[in-house]
Amino acid sequence: MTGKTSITWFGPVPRVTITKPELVREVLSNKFGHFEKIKFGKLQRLLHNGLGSHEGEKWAKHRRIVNPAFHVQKLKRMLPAFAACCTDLVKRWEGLAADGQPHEVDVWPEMQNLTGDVISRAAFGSSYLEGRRIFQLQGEQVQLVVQAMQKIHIPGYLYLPTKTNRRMKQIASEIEGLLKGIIAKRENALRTGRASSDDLLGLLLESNMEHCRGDGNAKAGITTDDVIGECKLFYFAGMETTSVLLTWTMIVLSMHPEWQDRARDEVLSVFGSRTPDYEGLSRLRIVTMVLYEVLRLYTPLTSLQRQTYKPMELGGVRYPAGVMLMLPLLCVHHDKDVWGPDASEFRPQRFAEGISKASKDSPAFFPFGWGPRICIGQNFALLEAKMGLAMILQCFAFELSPAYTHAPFALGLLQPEHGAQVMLTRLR
Ligand code: HEM
Repeated sequence: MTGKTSITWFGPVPRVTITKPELVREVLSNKFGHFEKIKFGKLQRLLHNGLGSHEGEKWAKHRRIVNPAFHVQKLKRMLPAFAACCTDLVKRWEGLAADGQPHEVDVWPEMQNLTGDVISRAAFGSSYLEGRRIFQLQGEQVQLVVQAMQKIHIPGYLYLPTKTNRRMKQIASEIEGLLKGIIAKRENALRTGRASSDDLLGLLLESNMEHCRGDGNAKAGITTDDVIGECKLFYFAGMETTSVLLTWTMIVLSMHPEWQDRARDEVLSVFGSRTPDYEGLSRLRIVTMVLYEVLRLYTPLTSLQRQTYKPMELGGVRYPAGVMLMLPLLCVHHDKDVWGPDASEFRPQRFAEGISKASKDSPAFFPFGWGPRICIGQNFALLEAKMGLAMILQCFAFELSPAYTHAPFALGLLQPEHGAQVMLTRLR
């Protein structure tokens, strides 16, 4: 498959599929400034207008502002919140499996709940409960937007007062109202020095206040609308992706009990029954290999797109401006020429010596993208996934339920089409 470039015409825009890892890296690195992200349509903008959707200078400014929230020191401070959310999940499961018998749980909605809790606490700190409500509404909005995107596109259809369109508008304004309320409360607290800016909202608001002061540095900050856009983004970027990662990890470890045992042995040898800490999580080798292999085989974001905006050459082919480049990450991750004949098998040991040694054409591992727009939350996501998995392994053994059907399904993200039912057994 490697090296093949297929060209198709979809309406007026030619699409080119790029699967060779070095070309994927070249496109995503955007070294010569030839590519831009595909502009968001109106439907996508209903979901968020944050960092991921911005271009050029606006993107660079937002990235600079949001970046500090993901530094290791900040992440370490978020760890107790991660642990609190995981403890809630484990306690609930312990209640379900209290009689010591295997108990069936669909782990997909459970993981959505967990990662929703984590991102609410990390984004909104003390306003975490209002944050939860916003994220529930966003969840409903995603469903409606996905449904709308699957319909044939009729120009202007979104403006018709259909039941779905009315509900989408209603949700958008409820979310906006809730966010404005949280922001107003926090701004007051910040002004009177009563709030710390450790969470994401705090960092964004500090920057917003600089903008409003207009003290000669007005361009440095971001506006309230920007703050709202970024808050919405963290639901999509941060919650669904990580919940899908944790879900597939539990499914795959149910299919490969020998790896489940190895991962559990490692967790128990590092932490015993203690709550995991940052230093210990950084030392988990087997767990990290398992997570990488899951990210390779079940890449949450299955493809990325870019568009050429000036004529350019890529892999010896000249393209005009306006060509859509499709980067099918999932295909690259399953390519036998790159990963070897066992590319479609679950073999975490391929990552034993790190990412760069795992594939022939290295690196060819792009679950978090590549280049300047690489996922800003990748360390957050991996830390959260390690904490969640470690705490689950400490307390439960799991195997596939007879109700489970293996059907990975790419609908925006790679989801388990018929759910992710596993049988949980309490270990203590
Ligand atoms: C397993 C979990 C995750 C996966 C697989 C993932 C994947 C990705 C990918 C592939 C991109 C690049 C998109 C592109 O180049 O077009 C991206 C961007 C982004 N991600 Fe993640 N992500 C994850 C978790 C998170 C988390 C937890 C957060 C925040 C809390 C986050 C925030 C973002 C943001 C803000 C961007 C846009 C960056 C930019 O445009 O500069 N992600 N993510």
